[in-house]
Amino acid sequence: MIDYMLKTSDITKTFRKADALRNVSITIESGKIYGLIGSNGAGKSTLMRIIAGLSFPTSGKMELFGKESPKDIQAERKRIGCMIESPSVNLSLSAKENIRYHRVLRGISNEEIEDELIQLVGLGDTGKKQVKDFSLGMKQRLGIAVSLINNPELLILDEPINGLDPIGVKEIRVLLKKLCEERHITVIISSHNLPELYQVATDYIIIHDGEIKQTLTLEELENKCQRHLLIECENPEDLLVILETELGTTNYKIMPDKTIKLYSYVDDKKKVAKTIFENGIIATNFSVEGDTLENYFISVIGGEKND
Ligand SMILES: Nc1ncnc2c1ncn2[C@@H]1O[C@H](COP(=O)(O)OP(=O)(O)OP(=O)(O)O)[C@@H](O)[C@H]1O
Repeated sequence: MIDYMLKTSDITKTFRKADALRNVSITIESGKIYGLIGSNGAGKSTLMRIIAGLSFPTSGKMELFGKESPKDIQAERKRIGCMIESPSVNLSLSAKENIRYHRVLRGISNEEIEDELIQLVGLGDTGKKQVKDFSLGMKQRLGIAVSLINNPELLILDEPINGLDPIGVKEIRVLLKKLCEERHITVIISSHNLPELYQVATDYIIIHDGEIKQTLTLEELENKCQRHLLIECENPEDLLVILETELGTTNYKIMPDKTIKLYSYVDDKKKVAKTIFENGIIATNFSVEGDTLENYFISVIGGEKND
């Protein structure tokens, strides 16, 4: 059984001899919210446009909902909703009128969907207010409502949180979680800002200069970024006893290479060093590790670390 809805294999897109995407292979599993992170010009929009059928790859293959031929893939795209670049909304219309416009344009007869979508994205109390008087976050949520008109299973959102204040980002986060949990919609959301996207997504795909640099889950990201003391010694089992009995902590992890990550006492490493030394343990490596989300992102895309 296929447990993914989308798979790209070695997709390359070349514009005038320059590669916007190079051998991009990603797998999108259902029920997740994927954050596609990359700096300006990394290739995020190009990848999203190819998935949505607004552009075509120079080479490479794609599989969508189990279909591989271009004709079948095009038919399956009915199951995708997307907001690429700015939301397609008319500023002089109300939220409901905008939804109606797109509903009629697509030949959807169910009028109830208008109120249903407006409520869903939290714009139920905007009445006749014109979209030009909406905040940026409200406009983005309306754009998302428009992209939900065809009841998609996969939602593609290009930079919907770009420029939003923390409250606006939180509203989008709550909305996407709701779409994922209640409507079982899988989401791909792009951003150039990892800290801003943090916790909106359940999985992260880091793209740079047209190449996928890393894919990781939220848990893996948190592990990478959580500050800790990394301790390496000859007898890690003895060290654990000392951490528990002398320092009273079990807040550690034993890594496959037998190093210990200690999440307590990060700001009191002298005490740890002294205690373990006094108990006869010689540390061969003892350092503070972990990073801010921003520095981690920069380190993955190969830039200078700003310590
Ligand atoms: N139609 C086009 N013609 C020529 N070059 C293009 C075209 N579209 C994109 N590019 C180039 O492809 C590269 C990737 O662009 P893309 O818009 O996909 O990046 P992005 O990650 O979405 O960036 P941003 O965050 O700035 O939107 C860039 O170097 C861009 O200049």
